[in-house]
Amino acid sequence: MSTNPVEVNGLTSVYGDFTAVAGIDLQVRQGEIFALLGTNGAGKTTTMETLEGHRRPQGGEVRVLGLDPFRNRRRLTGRVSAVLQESGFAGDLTASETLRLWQRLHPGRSGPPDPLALVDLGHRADVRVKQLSGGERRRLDLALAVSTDPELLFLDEPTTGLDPASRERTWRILRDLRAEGRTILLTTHYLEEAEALSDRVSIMDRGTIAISGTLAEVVASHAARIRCALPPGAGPLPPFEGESVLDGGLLTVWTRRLQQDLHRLLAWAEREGHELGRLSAADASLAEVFASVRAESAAAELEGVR
Ligand SMILES: Nc1ncnc2c1ncn2[C@@H]1O[C@H](COP(=O)(O)OP(=O)(O)OP(=O)(O)O)[C@@H](O)[C@H]1O
Repeated sequence: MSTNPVEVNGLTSVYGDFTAVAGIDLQVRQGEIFALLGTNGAGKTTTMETLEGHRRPQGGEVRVLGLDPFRNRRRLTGRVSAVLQESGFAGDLTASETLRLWQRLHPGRSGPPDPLALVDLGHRADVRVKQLSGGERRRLDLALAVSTDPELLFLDEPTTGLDPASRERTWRILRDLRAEGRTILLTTHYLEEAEALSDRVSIMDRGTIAISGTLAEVVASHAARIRCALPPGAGPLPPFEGESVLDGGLLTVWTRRLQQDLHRLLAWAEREGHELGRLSAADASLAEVFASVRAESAAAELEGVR
């Protein structure tokens, strides 16, 4: 058996006769931040709920810290912390009272000495929960999660609704938690969050995993793009490895050999004495990969393939 904190093999989850998760594999490695991305209704929440031990899988095998989370929820409590989108703590308690209550509910597990300070809430310890801002409440959730010294954290859209400064602050806290050796699996709809934080990502679509890997691997699965404006009357183009389209004087080359095709273009322009306008060359972005997963999904749905 592998020692990955999260091991999912062939997970299938159904609601009645609807298959929400259709036999996915997922491995989250020790000490990494892993982002589970996906289109709406892709099956992310169902997968997370299964990993958190709230749902019994209908097929496949799920191991969290080596245990079946459905059968061993109590044994995993504290070692695994989940931060959901809605925490539902009593608004009249202060942040520190909430933390003490939480720690009483998890006896025998003590984490960092000052979890509130860890999430930059030390100065708000005596403020009632209902008086905290949305961002501060989400950070309180994180403080509670960390207070049991978890090896593994499940975070459901940890920065949804936060302003850019709060988001950056949460990212810094999550990076610090990773630096301490904790493992984090998060879902997010923000692709820039996945790009900024995660070591590896999976993009889910309609119950399956469309693509998985490090960010570099995922973007490398799609063609890079070269774009430039050509001067009027420019002669025949050089042969590119990738596909080129010339539209109204704007050249686009989609290529998996970016360096080679860029060199060909520049050498050709030099030879012909052309000045290239608005030249850009870049790998695919995660947003482009995601858009293409969504486009393929929409096309498949139109054809009724599932
Ligand atoms: N209790 C339920 N009964 C029936 N179908 C459900 C139930 N919960 C979820 N589903 C369906 O299962 C599929 C997967 O839902 P899930 O919530 O896991 O997706 P998701 O990727 O988290 O979506 P989102 O990004 O929109 O939150 C969706 O088609 C959803 O409508």
